[in-house]
Amino acid sequence: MSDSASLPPHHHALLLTPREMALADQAAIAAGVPGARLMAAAGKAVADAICTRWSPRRVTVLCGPGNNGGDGFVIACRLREAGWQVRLALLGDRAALPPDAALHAREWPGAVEPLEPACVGDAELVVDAIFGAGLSRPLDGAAKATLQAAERLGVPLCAVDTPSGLDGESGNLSGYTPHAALTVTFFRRKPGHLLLPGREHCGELVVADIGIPPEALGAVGRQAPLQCWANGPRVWREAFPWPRAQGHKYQRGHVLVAGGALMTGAARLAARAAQRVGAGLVTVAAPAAVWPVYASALESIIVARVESDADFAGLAADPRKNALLVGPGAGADESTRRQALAALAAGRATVLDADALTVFARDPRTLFDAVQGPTVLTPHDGEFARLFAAAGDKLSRARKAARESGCVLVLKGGDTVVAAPDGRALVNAHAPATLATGGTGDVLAGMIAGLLAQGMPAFEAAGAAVWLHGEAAYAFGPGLVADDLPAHLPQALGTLARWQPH
Ligand SMILES: NC(=O)C1=CN([C@@H]2O[C@H](COP(=O)(O)OP(=O)(O)OC[C@H]3O[C@@H](n4cnc5c(N)ncnc54)[C@H](OP(=O)(O)O)[C@@H]3O)[C@@H](O)[C@H]2O)[C@@H](O)CC1
Ligand SMILES: [K+]
Repeated sequence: MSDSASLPPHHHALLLTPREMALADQAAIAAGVPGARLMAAAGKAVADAICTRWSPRRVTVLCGPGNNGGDGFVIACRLREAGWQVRLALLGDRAALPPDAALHAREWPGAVEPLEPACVGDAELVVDAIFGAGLSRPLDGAAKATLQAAERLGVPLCAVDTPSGLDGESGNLSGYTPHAALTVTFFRRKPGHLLLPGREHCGELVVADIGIPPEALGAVGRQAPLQCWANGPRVWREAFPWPRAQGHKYQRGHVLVAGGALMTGAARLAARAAQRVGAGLVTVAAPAAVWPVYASALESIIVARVESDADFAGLAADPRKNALLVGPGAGADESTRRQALAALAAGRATVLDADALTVFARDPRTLFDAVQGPTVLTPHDGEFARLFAAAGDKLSRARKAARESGCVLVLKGGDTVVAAPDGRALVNAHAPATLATGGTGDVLAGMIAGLLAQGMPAFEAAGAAVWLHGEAAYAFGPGLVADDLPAHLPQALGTLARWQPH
């Protein structure tokens, strides 16, 4: 397992489903790293993470019937050695533990109590090692009652791999799931650590190296395509279109934004965002009646006067305008539909947002059939449901919709998912809650268009825009309104320019 050429792309940022993680474990074991050693390293990593955050105190370690419980036995041993006062409780029969867990259970010198609410007693910290990757049904019975008792105590809870009840693949909760203060997972994160509601139950997330060689991912990749990543610069920074010394404004692309007749603020926000993210030129197509509104507010942006949808189609047909955006403030009417179809017919990079999606609610096939060039759709959940029947968790819904539409899907929310028709996906956790305010979607759409105009491929452009959007919001801090985002993009771009993999 020394062939680094077989490593999947951006492997540090990969998110592994529980099944893929089990394959990685197996590959490591097949390469000569015994499972019991991985478990010893996993338990030690959790104990170390606990010891760096809390001083020795009364702790109850809750162990489940599988290998997550095996980690719990190791944690209990390490904390006891470090001078902690440790109680340990086990769900099920000690004799039924799987081999690696049974081996570590034999090293535990203390009592093994039955797992029930009384065992958390007067603990000052609780370790949840009940279920991890092997969760196969909703939590109930003693496991649920005991975790509820632990949460009622109000003391910090440290989750091993995942808080019990959290589905590592989808981020969904099953039965009952406690809120951890700290979650220590191993080797790589899982989608469920970043997707909501799961992310909110993990608390601080630590990824520990337990000795699985990265090359194990090569073996996993031969059985399952590894193409889901945490969104961040690791994945797309090589494709980021930094301005070049010999460049001029025409090489930095030209975005055309369809301006609405009533909600003029949305297209203005989008246009400013496209400009700030680096597009060389931005034109707003402004309906004649409101042309002065646009023209007086956008000094360095071209404001073209359009009398009709045909005028807009004429602008869209100009090949110098290499990225087109329809939707922000557009209105859910026939005119928006015609403009969206005119943009798609031009065959260039196109972003459709908001009303430009809603207008295809009755016949989404018309939209999908019209797609020619790289196209990005940016629905929130409500707009998504109008276009797609895809069911299931957020990640699989976005992937199915991307495949069905032939577009890059940006399914927005606190855990925005970007999905490409070929199955690649990004899960974004880099977004403060302050972004949930009017107009931020318009800014995002403009940023994607601005990056597309500079030649960035659609999937990478969408991921970069989503990350920079979050970064600009973090840079501004509390009290954010959408107008603040374009103004804070320079700071976000500066952070990206200095960004180093760690
Ligand atoms: N493999 C390795 O080398 C390494 C693995 N590591 C660790 O192993 C963990 C994965 O271990 P795992 O696969 O044994 O699964 P785990 O989460 O312990 O649960 C399985 C057990 O729970 C049971 N069960 C499930 N749901 C239930 C429910 N709702 N209510 C009741 N019972 C339920 C299930 O029963 P079954 O479904 O079989 O009937 C089975 O008995 C992983 O998260 C990491 O912590 C690390 O040590 C690194 C090395
Ligand atoms: K757990």
